[in-house]
Amino acid sequence: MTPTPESVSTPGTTPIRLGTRASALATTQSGLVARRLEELTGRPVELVRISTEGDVRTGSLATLGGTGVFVTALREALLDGRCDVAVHSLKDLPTAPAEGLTYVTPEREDPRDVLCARDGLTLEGLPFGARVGTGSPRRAAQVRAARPDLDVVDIRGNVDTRLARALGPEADLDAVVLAFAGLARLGRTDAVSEVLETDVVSPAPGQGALAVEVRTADVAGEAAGYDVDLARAIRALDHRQTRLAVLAERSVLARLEAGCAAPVGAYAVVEGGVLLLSAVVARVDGTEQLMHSSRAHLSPDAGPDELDGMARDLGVRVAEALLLDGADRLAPLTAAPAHAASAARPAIGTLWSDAPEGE
Ligand SMILES: NCc1[nH]cc(CCC(=O)O)c1CC(=O)O
Repeated sequence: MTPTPESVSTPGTTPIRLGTRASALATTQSGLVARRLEELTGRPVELVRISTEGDVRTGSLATLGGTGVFVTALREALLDGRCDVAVHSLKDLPTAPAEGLTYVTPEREDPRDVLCARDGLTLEGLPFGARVGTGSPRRAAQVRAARPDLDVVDIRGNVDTRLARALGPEADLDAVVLAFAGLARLGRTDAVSEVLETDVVSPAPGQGALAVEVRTADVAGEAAGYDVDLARAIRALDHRQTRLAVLAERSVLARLEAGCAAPVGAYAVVEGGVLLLSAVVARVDGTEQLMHSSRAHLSPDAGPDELDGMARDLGVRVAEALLLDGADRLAPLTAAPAHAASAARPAIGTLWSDAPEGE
């Protein structure tokens, strides 16, 4: 529907308010998107700091319960109009759609995990029994599968805190596992001692991608609140190959009914008109892993909705193959309604933060 002229908010110099969490990684990511939005719209972008439950509560996220501890407050700020745009790490975003909101995915950064080890050591080169830090069950499972002798230590904290555990003057670990993307955005790839190939450590669905979320009404051409230049800029940020890859990866998680803290990895890429997807479900102790991969040919004359559907179907197919092999026997995948009160022994799949380290 074409908006009537009087319904279109006057752009010109009206600032765009971008809601962001306060961590270094969040503000860096938000800053990148803010600059792109300024270039695309010619309007100033103001950062609005929002603190989320995941930032305020300092205990283990296993005691927080619920999904989306890092995104709920940002979404509330969007819906009640305190900001117009919110930037999330896509892997922190629950797979359930949020009513009244929609998002695009700019071109993704390298989705792989990395090892940051003392003395430039690699996963193979770490000494027997070395201590490796991660708060992610997915990373723990796959590191243990590759090196059953390692002592995997549960850690939390922002990127600098975690790096210091392996590389700082008071290091108590031999290595930590982090996402390449976070380090790249913070300018800390100097800390990387090995990039872990996706067939050794399958990344979190959506890792390395950002979600730029807005109110659907602002960009959908509806009369009320339609912001024509914001809508155009949001469309320009969308990267088609990234969108298809992350749709397929997240569709695996959705079909498995797994939370993002479940030991599930998925990696998809578009290569020459083909969408390739592989996914892993692992036992957290590293003793067993299931892997499936499949592909979808993206017909050149398919429309955007049709392509999205093909990506989602591919994820469903791979997830169902994993379930046929007994994926739900390896790990408690199903996200039971999580509740802080039931924190004594939360199901592993219920928390919405792959690497619940607070970044
Ligand atoms: N929940 C933590 C989180 N969320 C997004 C990133 C990194 C950036 C990305 O994957 O896009 C990180 C840190 C990490 O996993 O090392």
